[in-house]
Parts: sequence; structure tokens; C-alpha cells
Amino acid sequence: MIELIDIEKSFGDIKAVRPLSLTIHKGEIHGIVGTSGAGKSTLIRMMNLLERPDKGTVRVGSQNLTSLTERDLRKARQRIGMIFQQFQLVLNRTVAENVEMPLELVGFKKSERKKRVKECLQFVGIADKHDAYPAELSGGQKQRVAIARALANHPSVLLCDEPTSSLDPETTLEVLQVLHHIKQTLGVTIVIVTHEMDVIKSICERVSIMKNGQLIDSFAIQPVGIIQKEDQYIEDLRKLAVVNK
Ligand SMILES: Nc1ncnc2c1ncn2[C@@H]1O[C@H](COP(=O)(O)OP(=O)(O)OP(=O)(O)O)[C@@H](O)[C@H]1O
Repeated sequence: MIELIDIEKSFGDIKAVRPLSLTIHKGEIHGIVGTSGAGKSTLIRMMNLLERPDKGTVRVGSQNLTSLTERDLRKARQRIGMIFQQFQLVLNRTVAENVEMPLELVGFKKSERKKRVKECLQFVGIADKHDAYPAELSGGQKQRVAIARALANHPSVLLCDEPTSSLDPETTLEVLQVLHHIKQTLGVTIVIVTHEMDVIKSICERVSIMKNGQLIDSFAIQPVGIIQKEDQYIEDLRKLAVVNK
């Protein structure tokens, strides 16, 4: 569970996130939507203290992140994976080396690291790209490497900041399928910032709406599932059908 209690954040005169509280339940996929500049990225970045709130408390699981020392915070962050719109892979390292990086930081033995890297690449469906470099991959494959890297340390939470915004519709589906699979099989709590309504509708179980730094609503939804684009077109066309013409 993630608990944000009375958090707020300003950048100079800009109130990026006005005082708000939000609870994200264990194991749910939670979408955050809103117009550009609404404060979505700032909000998700406060969930692992990439942005430290000016005021308020951030709890993840049983830990109060806002009260930890830098050393303990680094440790706590190992259980909070994060992925970004631009993937943020290290370009001069192979796929396997990218996934291995967080394991090196924790001090795993080489043999354990290799084993875990293989498991993670297998899980996201790109075991065959083990020795490729990021430049040799499609956008969807790059995001899957980023997801594998985020999963390496067995996180309880996965934060996704616009994970599909650089991807075409078909590749978006691939990534959403992976995220859904993570929730189903690993029980990881997933938070997704997005401006794409299809992303929310397909896999999110709760949605929070931001506007001008404020949380204006938060409610449960019934996701429709991941629909193949072709089927979606047909559904959309049927909705436009004019009766008796
Ligand atoms: N590091 C920063 N320094 C100064 N201002 C910032 C910084 N980060 C965000 N802001 C400002 O805070 C406000 C909220 O930004 P944020 O990126 O959180 O919004 P967003 O909803 O994610 O927008 P978008 O959908 O365009 O990414 C904006 O006015 C933005 O310009």
C-alpha cells in the first residue's frame, strides 16, 4: 500500500502539487490522469521521493519514506521500481547489463545476478535480446527491458510515468500486457501516470484525476481488458452505427 498524507510540492512560485492525500491499495493498478502541467509526474515522483514533498508524509508498505535517512531511503527504493516514457536505458550496455545494474548496486554475487537477469528477461518476453544493445531494439522492447530492470530486485511497487506515450498503439498493447501480467502473477502494486484514456480503460482498477495541482477525484473503475486494436476499431464503428438507414 502507498499512502500519501497531506503532501504538497512547489517549484518556486509554481504550486505543482497542492496539499492532497491519496491511498493506493496493495496489488491494484492505479491510473493518474489530468491535463498537461496538472502535477501528475510530480505526484508519482513523490511516491519514491525522487521529488521530496515540501510537507506531508509518504508511506510505502510499513515504511515512512519521509522519515528515513538517505542510506535507508536508498535501500527502501530497491523495492520500488520505476519506468519512464523515454526508457532511460544505458546505451553503451547490453540488455542483460542494463537489467543487472540494480543487482550490482545491492551486491548480489555474479552467478546470482546472471540467473536473475535471465529470469527477468524471460518474464517480459525478450530473453532472445540478452546480448543486444538498446539501439537495436524497438520502443516496446526497450520499455520491456526497462520493466525487467525495474523488477530485478523483486519490488512491491512499480511506478510508471507515461510508460506508453512514446509507443505506437500495437506496442502499447504489448507493454500493457506485461504490466497486467506483473499484477496478476507477482501481485505488485502498479501506479501509471498517463494521458491515454485507452491505458486507463484497459487495465486500471482505480483512477485519480488531477487538475492544477489538485486531486479532484479518485474512484474505482471496471477495466475492460486489453482489446486488440482491430477489435477496438470494429467496436468503435458499431457505436457510430445509425439505426434504420
Ligand atoms: N523541476 C521542476 N522545476 C520547476 N518547475 C517544475 C519542475 N517540475 C515540474 N515543474 C512544474 O510543475 C508543474 C507540474 O508539472 P508536472 O510535470 O508534475 O505535470 P504533469 O501533469 O506531469 O504534466 P505533463 O503531462 O505535461 O507531463 C508544471 O507547471 C511544471 O512546469
